[in-house]
Amino acid sequence: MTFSFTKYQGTGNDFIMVDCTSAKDFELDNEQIADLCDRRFGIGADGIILIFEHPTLDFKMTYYNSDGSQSFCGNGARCAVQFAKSLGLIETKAKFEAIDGEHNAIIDDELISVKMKDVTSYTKDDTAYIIDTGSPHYVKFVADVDDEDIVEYGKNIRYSKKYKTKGINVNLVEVLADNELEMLTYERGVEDETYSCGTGATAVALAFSLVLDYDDIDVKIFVKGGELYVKAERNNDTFDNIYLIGPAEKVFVGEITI
Ligand SMILES: N[C@@H](CCC[C@H](N)C(=O)O)C(=O)O
Repeated sequence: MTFSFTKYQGTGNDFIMVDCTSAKDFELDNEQIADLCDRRFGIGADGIILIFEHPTLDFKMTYYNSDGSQSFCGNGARCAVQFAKSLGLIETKAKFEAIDGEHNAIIDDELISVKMKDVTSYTKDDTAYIIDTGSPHYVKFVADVDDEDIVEYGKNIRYSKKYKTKGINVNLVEVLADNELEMLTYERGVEDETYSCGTGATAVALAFSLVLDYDDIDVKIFVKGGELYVKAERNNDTFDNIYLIGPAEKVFVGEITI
């Protein structure tokens, strides 16, 4: 099978995008996904996103991690919105379906803002916060991210007895200022550090509001591949009006045979 693809990146979280609007039966198996995402023998990416037509919304995005597993991807959603614009499916506003439900998004110059699903609960694992923002996240505050080995730390948590079966994404966060954080992420499904994680940044921002006990969330988060912004409202243990904001850029286009 030969098909065209476009490579996108959102703060260094990179994705192979495939326009399936005229190919509703397009499918990839886990082996094909892993091969396409391989950085030496394939195109190279943290994941693959298929864009399909939707009966009532602007489009549907189907996200796969590089191992073929599925979840919601915040940075992938921002890239999908930018890709949908290039396909002529939207102009500056989008409504789309993803694995965790319906999302709205706005393109404002180079920034893409995606409304995330409401978060209605969280738990704690010792001092870490466990928050599902479309994907499950373990959020641990540390004194200095530069002193941490995220791959070793992430693997230990992700493959621990508690999380081994379902998996979890692991985020280490340093507080830089009242509204500035720096974070590292180990992603399940990629099973490595990624340069950015949108659902992770969202979980980190929500956890920070719990630590400092404030309601009006508006934080800038430095990730390895750039800067993300998260805005949200907290009401005790629940969160709504959650927005993940950041850039999403086309890197190159190509054609591949598998
Ligand atoms: N990179 C993503 C998260 C992708 C899903 C995650 N690896 C999982 O399986 O939970 C993001 O930007 O949110």
